[in-house]
This record gives sequence, C-alpha cells and structure tokens, in this order.
Amino acid sequence: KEKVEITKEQRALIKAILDAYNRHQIPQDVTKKLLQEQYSAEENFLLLTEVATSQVQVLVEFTKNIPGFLSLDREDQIALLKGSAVEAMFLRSAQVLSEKKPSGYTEVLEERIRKSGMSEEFMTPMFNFYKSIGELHMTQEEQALLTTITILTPDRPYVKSHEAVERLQETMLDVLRKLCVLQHPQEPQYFARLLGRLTELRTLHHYHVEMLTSWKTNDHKFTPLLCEIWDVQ
Ligand SMILES: Cc1cccc(C)c1Nc1c(-c2c(F)cccc2F)nc2cccc(C)n12
Repeated sequence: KEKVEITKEQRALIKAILDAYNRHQIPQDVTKKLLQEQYSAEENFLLLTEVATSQVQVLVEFTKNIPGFLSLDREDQIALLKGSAVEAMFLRSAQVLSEKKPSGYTEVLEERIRKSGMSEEFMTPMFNFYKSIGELHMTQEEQALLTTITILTPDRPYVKSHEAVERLQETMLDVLRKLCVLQHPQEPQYFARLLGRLTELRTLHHYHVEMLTSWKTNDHKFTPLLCEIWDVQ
C-alpha cells in the first residue's frame, strides 16, 4: 500500500487556497437583506440577483489568489472565469445551503430560491445537486480545492494555452487526491465521488443557460456584472 505524503509545497498551496476561499465571503449587508426583506417572487428574484452578483465578485477575488492563476495568459484568465463562474457558484451555494448555520440564513435562502419564479424542471436538479454535495460532508480544504479545480478546467471556450491550464489543474488534482486519501481513509472512492460532482456541474451549467434565457424572456433585470460574465444582452 503506497504511503501518501503531502509535501511542504503542497501544504503551502492548500493553506493559500483555503485562506483565499475563507477570506472571500458574501458581504453581511447582502445576507442581512435575505433575512429582512418581505417574500414575493419579484423581491426574491431581486435578492437572488444581488446574491449572484456578490458571488461573482467573491469568485473573481478568490480566483486571483489561486497560486499560478495570474501567471496565465490574461485572455485565458477571463475565459476561465466566464466559463467556470456558474459552476463555481453552484458549488459555493451548495456548500452554503448544506451548512446548517444557526443564522437561519440557509433556510431563508432555500425558501427564496423555491419562491423566485424559477421553473420546476431547473429547481429539481439544482436541489438534488445541493443534497448530493451536502451528503459528501466535504472539509473546507476539499471545498476550496474542488472549486479551484472547476475554475482551472482547460476545455472552456476560447482558452488558448490549454496545456498551461491543464498543468495547473493537475497540480491541484494531485493535492486533492492525497487529501481525500488522508482525510477519508475509510472511503477509498471518495476522490472519485468528488470528481463525479464536477460532471453533474456541467449539466447544471446547461440548465443555467436556459434559465437565463427564460428569465430574460420574462423581462427579469440582471446587473451589469451578471450580463458581462454570462454574455447576456
Ligand atoms: C444566488 C442564487 C442562488 C441559488 C439559486 C439561484 C437561481 C441564484 N440566483 C442566480 C443564479 C445562480 C447562482 F447565483 C448560484 C447558483 C445557481 C444559480 F442559478 N444565477 C443567476 C443569474 C441571474 C439572476 C439570478 C438571480 N441568478
């Protein structure tokens, strides 16, 4: 049985990514609003738009702190962010919703999502995903690394230096694989299960594109940042 060892460099990498992941949280004023504003489909959608916009800002700040990301070609950095944003946001909201925080924030967020006028065909797979993430009981390091691996997916549209991104992603995959072996010794398939969630994220990505279109058709307003990251007119 091979002895799994995390090197000094890999430990530093985990610390850098975890610090960045924990440093960038959704601002208090946004989460406070979620608890205060009244419930109507319009108000819920408005609040979710604010949360989504804030999640994009948090994601951009987190991504800039991924070791090696800023050394990538600048246009590739933009292509990776645009291509991975919704998947990283699904992961982040799944992690928020599966933490039973005493703030009651999770229940309120779930309630507002359910009553935001979103179509059932999108709601069901989304909440199934949230449940499947919750069941994994990922540690903070695993959550931060899985989000990093999603962002560093080489085959996003318009990425030019495929190999440079692949090398960076492989570095993160190696660290996550070792962490899973060390932190879940009783579950040899745990790492494979985490990667399986990334496949599920791709399906949700497609649903999200359709959801954006249907919201636009129903004349829902987005913020400039959401329009820019998802090329919405
Ligand atoms: C903040 C939030 C949390 C859970 C579910 C939803 C629907 C949202 N809100 C949105 C999402 C979105 C996201 F932010 C994270 C995960 C999946 C997502 F669909 N995308 C968009 C795009 C335009 C407007 C909104 C309101 N919106």
